[in-house]
Amino acid sequence: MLVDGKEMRPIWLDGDHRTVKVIDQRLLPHDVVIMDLRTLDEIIYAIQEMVVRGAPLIGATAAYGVYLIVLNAPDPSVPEDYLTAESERLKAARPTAVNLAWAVDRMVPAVRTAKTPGEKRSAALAAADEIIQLEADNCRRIGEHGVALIRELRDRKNGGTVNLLTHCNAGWLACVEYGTATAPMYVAREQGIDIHVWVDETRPLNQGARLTAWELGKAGIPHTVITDNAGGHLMQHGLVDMVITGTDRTTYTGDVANKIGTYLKALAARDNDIPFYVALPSTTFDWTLTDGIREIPIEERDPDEVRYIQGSDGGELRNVLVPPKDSPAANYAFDVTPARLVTGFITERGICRATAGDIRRLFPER
Ligand SMILES: CSC[C@H]1O[C@H](OP(=O)(O)O)[C@H](O)[C@@H]1O
Repeated sequence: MLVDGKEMRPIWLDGDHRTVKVIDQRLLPHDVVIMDLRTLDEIIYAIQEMVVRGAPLIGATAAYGVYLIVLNAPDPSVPEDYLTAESERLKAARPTAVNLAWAVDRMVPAVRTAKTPGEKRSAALAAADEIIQLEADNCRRIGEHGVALIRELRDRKNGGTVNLLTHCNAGWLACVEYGTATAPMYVAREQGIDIHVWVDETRPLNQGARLTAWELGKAGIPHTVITDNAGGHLMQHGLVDMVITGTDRTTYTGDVANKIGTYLKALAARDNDIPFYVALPSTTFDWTLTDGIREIPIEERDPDEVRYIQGSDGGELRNVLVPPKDSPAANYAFDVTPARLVTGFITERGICRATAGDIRRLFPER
């Protein structure tokens, strides 16, 4: 995506074909720092510490992780037990985003079937590049399909500005290009449709205030950062026309795991008859689960992410303690919105209702 006139992606492979370069998203929006990843351990670190985050980007990073497993294998023939052990270690980096396992499970067979060490390296690199391009293409298509919803709202408002609300960051920083929830916003901007975006700050790590606000600002899209608890009030006062979020894992029955707080937004949207859409590539559907609330693993992260907050005083990035130093904290990173609260899904193949039947209409091969 264009940032200050420069094409940027959150991840790319250096020309040396040995170094994976990523934007360290922990430091945005105040610093743009690129981190070099050359080993599987560094890839796992980047995923666990949220240097990179967002389901499609986690998948893309994991794809390059398998490539580095092959590149750095002590035995260039990449023995099966080594490949299995290392790829399982990678899959365990974070539990909720299904793209992680999807990407690893797509990469490993490509390595297995290649014969010589050179062929294994080439097959892994080709498969990783394919995954990255697939995610970029999927997100563009999500935008092209989703913009119709925004255009419809614009027409209903006789050309007035469409007010959207989003939670967390499901932007290009969470993917490769365009993002998922933001893809229809970027395409609307390209098509000259006036939008404004309410951006939930998204505690505790403020992906909205830090990342979505940075993305939209760089794209020249009007937006307002709000507290996580302001959305219901805005909806009650007719200031939200549609909610669009991303997801980390969605069951084929339509239950949506997404950043903590999404469920509460969906409840408020339903109570105010406001459309609540979830944008996702098919790589984020979990085709094996039917009951999201009971079956989707919810990551619990370090309570210090709740107790401390990071910001800039115009100079250095600092972490400051908020509650009393001896107050315990709980840090559930995701929640699950049941399908009954989801108006529909925006996918790379089009828009569908949040039912198994309508999802399968778009993905009959599943
Ligand atoms: C397009 S996936 C974005 C998704 O990922 C975020 O979680 P995290 O920042 O912890 O990786 C959040 O749930 C976003 O909606």
